[in-house]
Amino acid sequence: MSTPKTIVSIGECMVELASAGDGLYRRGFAGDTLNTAWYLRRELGDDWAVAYLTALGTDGTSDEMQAFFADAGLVTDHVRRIPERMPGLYIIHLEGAERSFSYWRDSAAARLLAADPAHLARAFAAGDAFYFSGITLAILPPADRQRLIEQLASAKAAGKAVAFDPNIRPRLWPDPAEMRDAITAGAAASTICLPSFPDEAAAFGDASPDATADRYLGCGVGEVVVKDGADPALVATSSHRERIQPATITDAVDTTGAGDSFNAGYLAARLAGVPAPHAVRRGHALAGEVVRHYGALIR
Ligand SMILES: Nc1ncnc2c1ncn2[C@@H]1O[C@H](COP(=O)(O)OP(=O)(O)O)[C@@H](O)[C@H]1O
Ligand SMILES: O=C(O)C(=O)C[C@H](O)[C@H](O)COP(=O)(O)O
Repeated sequence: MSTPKTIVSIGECMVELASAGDGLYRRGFAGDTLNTAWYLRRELGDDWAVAYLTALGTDGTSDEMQAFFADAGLVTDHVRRIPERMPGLYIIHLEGAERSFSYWRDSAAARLLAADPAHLARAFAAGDAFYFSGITLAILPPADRQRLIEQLASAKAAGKAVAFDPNIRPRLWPDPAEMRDAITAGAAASTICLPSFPDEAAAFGDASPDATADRYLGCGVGEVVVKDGADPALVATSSHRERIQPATITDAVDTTGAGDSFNAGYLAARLAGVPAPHAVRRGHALAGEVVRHYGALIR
């Protein structure tokens, strides 16, 4: 068998506390880019390895988290371990199936994931495709964010796939203008952009999913998929647009990870050469399964 190619997912994994009813919480490990990596590992065949680029501490929880990555089949060569830092934590609050989060992540180790230029350069040299999000950009100090975006832009210039979910979280940014500038710079360094319409409408004032697609195509992204919950996803390139409706789901319990798993279904299909509209159906099918479970990852 030939050596597998590697997709590197870049970002933060946290301790996740998801409701198990009656005031009990189930502890998991999750974070948007980790969720996508986890589902990518499940969806991709043996011709792709999935690596996770992040930073952890040297405490017991960090050890457990790294073991969790390895058990999931992820390559952990690009996990930095930083003494004196620990992973962040979040609690999922549910109102019906809609979720909101409380975070404790301000001093998380992951904020240093791009602080070592040599570590970052090694990961980029080892990768054939990359995945990151607006949360990845939000947690980095500006100089490290710039360093990461430069690496992503070089990968794009070298013809590698670079996929980006803006996953807009206004609370993680000091101000809306910096957020919009960083998201726009992230998109410009990408070949595939996977935004969610309600987030984009709130942050950029887009009047419709078409407006979101136009804005990202205008940044030089070749392929945009605008997700919209139970409404159709819009897949757009400069020459083609199509709306694809997800199946009706009447038993959704927790939408956490819906967008992340959609991205994994979509990207796994695209990396395997499946045309974009059919890849959207793969994304819908996987996300449809995830919203019927509590927490971000189906175990
Ligand atoms: N209520 C729902 N009914 C059916 N599918 C859903 C529902 N909510 C989410 N999905 C699926 O999850 C995908 C991503 O959902 P969305 O809510 O747009 O993402 P995010 O979690 O990033 O906000 C949708 O494109 C769809 O496939
Ligand atoms: O907010 C963060 O920093 C997280 O990573 C928490 C969650 O695991 C993902 O955000 C879920 O993302 P969705 O797929 O949009 O539901």
